[in-house]
Amino acid sequence: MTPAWGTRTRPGNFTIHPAADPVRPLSPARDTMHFPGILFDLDGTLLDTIPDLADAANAMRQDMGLAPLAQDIIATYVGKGVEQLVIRTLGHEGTPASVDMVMRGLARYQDHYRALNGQRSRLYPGVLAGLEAFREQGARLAVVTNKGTEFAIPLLRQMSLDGYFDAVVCGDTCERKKPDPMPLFHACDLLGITPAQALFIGDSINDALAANAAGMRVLALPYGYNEGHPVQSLPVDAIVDSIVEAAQWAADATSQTEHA
Ligand SMILES: O=C(O)COP(=O)(O)O
Ligand SMILES: [Mg+2]
Repeated sequence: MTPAWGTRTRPGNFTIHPAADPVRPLSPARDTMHFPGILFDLDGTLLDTIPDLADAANAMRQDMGLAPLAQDIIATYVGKGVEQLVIRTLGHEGTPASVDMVMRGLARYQDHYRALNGQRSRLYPGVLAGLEAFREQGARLAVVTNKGTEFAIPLLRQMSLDGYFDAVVCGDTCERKKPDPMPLFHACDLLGITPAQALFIGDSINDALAANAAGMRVLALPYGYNEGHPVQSLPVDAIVDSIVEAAQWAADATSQTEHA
């Protein structure tokens, strides 16, 4: 598959165009703490989407003759994209689903999520104020999500978030998803920055591993999903309580570097 980029050409208008080779700096300048670009995870970071994800997953299970699962259980299956969500949800009872079941489940899940996407999803507290604060710092902002383009773009619009972002890289934009660093490199290229100039803000191990592999600073939020594990175990630069606090962390880090 040819790598593709998702980029916004003007507010609310996203286009996909062919990618150049991702930038891969060999020795990122980790001592430079100025962030002209901020990359955000979506599910569990900007938006609490688990009610809709769980409703769609349970509707799929019902279609396939399986009992519904608690939302908290389904939250532990979120993070590595839709295919993994379906495989994990269908395999909950301990027997891995067959390829045929996964294919049927994927189609059913996507039909249900198309109808449910955004219905019960909510912005986390501090998201809008935090995005405004980052913009006041002069940063360009991007979303890097494992959610598919078909679902991520309308959701950003519905939640009135699309106007904040100069680029949106989704789970099907590149050949590989997080925890691979490829979508992060793509987002940096769209923003016109190097990975060492970016700060990644996410909620899960997939974000932490992708950012570390890309040579980026990374912050974790404790309120997301992280596949059921506490964020305290994540390899990140700091854990912050909100996007507002993340903006403050970035401002403090920049001013400390400037005065060092
Ligand atoms: O789609 C997923 O599995 C998770 O999406 P995210 O990368 O925005 O957290
Ligand atoms: Mg997430």
